[in-house]
Amino acid sequence: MPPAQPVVELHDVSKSYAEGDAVREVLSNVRITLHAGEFIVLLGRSGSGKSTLLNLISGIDLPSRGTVRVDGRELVTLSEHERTLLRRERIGFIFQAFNLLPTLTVEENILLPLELTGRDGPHSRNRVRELLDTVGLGNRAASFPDRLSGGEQQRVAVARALAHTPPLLLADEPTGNLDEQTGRKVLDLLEGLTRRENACALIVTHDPGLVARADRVLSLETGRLVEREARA
Ligand SMILES: Nc1ncnc2c1ncn2[C@@H]1O[C@H](COP(=O)(O)OP(=O)(O)OP(=O)(O)O)[C@@H](O)[C@H]1O
Repeated sequence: MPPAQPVVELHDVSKSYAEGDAVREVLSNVRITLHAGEFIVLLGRSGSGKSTLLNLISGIDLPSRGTVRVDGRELVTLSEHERTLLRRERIGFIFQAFNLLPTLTVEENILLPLELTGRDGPHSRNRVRELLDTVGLGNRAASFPDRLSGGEQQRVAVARALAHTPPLLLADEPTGNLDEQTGRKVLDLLEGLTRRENACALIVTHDPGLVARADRVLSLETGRLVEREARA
C-alpha cells in the first residue's frame, strides 16, 4: 500500500507582521509534516506564535512565505470560499472558551458540522447520539449549553469537533478553563476519540499531563518550530 498522504505539510513557512515601520517575523521557516493517527502537542510561551500557526494551518490566515498543504491541497491556491469549505469539511476545532452556540441544544450543536457539510441524513442523529454517549452526556441531548458545567460544555465541544469525522483536529488550550480533574477527563475523551477515528490532533497546551501522553511534542521558540523527544 502506498504511504498515506500527510494531513498537514508546512514547507519553509514564515509569517511577518508590520510593526510601525518595521516588520516582525513571528514564524521563521517552519517545516513540519503531520500524519493521520498522531496526537501532537504544541508548546510555546505567550506570544510565540502558536495561534498564528493554527491560523495558517486552518487557512484563516496565509503565510508571508512558504507553502501550507492540508489534505494535499495547497491553501494559497484556493479562493477564500474554497478555504472556508476545506476548513468546514476537513478540520474540527476546539477552543478554550468552548464556543458552543447558546441558542442550540447540545444535540443541535453537535449536529451542526454535519448539517454544514450536507451530511445530516438519517444516520447523523445516530452519530450524534453515539458521540454523546461516548462523552458521557447521553442524557443531556436536549439541554442548552448554559445549563452545563464548563467540563460538560467542553465534552460537547469535543464531540462537535469530531462529528463530521475530520482528518484534522485543532485545539487551542482546550483545558485552559477547566480544573485539573475535569481537564484530565476532557483530555481522556479527546485522545480516545481522535485515536479511535484515526484523526490527526494538534493541541496547543501548557498542560504537562498532555505532554506526557503525546506522540509528538512541538515547541515554538523564537519563531522556529522545534520537535522535542516525545515519551519513550
Ligand atoms: N494580526 C496581527 N497583527 C500584528 N501582530 C500580530 C497579529 N497576530 C498576532 N500578532 C503578533 O504575533 C505574535 C504571536 O501571536 P500569537 O497569538 O500567535 O501567539 P500565541 O503563542 O498564540 O500567544 P498566547 O499563548 O498568548 O495566545 C504576538 O507578538 C502578536 O502580537
